[in-house]
Amino acid sequence: MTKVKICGIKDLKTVTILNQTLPDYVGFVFAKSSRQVSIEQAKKIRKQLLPCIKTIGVFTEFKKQTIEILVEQKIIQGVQFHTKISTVEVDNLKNKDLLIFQIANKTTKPAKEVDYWMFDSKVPGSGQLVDWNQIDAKGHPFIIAGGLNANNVGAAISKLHPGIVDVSSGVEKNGQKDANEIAKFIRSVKNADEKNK
Ligand SMILES: O=C(O)c1ccccc1NCC(=O)[C@H](O)[C@H](O)COP(=O)(O)O
Repeated sequence: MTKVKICGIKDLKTVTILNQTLPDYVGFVFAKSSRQVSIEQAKKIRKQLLPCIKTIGVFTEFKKQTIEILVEQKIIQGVQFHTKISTVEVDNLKNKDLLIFQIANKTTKPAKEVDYWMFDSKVPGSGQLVDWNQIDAKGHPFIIAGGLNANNVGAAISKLHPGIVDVSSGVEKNGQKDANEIAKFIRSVKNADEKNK
């Protein structure tokens, strides 16, 4: 079954629909962004989310101290990097039992040891579609992101068979997460999985 990550959760009012629709992962953006959250905000949201939903800290640079706090306080169960990371850093994160997602693009060759390579647009969180014909994960587990929504995620799954589909702006209205769009997105993923059985 294709897993789902809903990224850029920044308020408690989205928690109800997340706990009803049960995406596999929720992303907290700690990078500069309109979706950026503080450690305290993320902590409050994590506390309200059902334990089966794993939370992923999203970073554009390696923030060792922040990650340590987030792990110690059990605010995240995984990390997502839109940047290069060293083998030592990967090993340290693995020792903390964290899931690791890493961007795969022309400038960042992801590490073999990370759990998922992530194919995303040049500007993460912008809703720009990735060229699906350019994706080559070389057999590594991967995530497709960038411009997905309830209308196109089924086609992405049927064409690419990703392990995870990731969405942020495709489930927003006026810059806010929208319960209806989240429910529609997750329904589309389930329908595509049924069709491809
Ligand atoms: O979403 C952001 O604002 C963001 C900012 C900086 C780094 C990463 C960011 N998001 C990462 C994600 O996982 C998004 O879900 C992914 O880029 C897809 O976004 P969208 O095209 O809007 O669905």
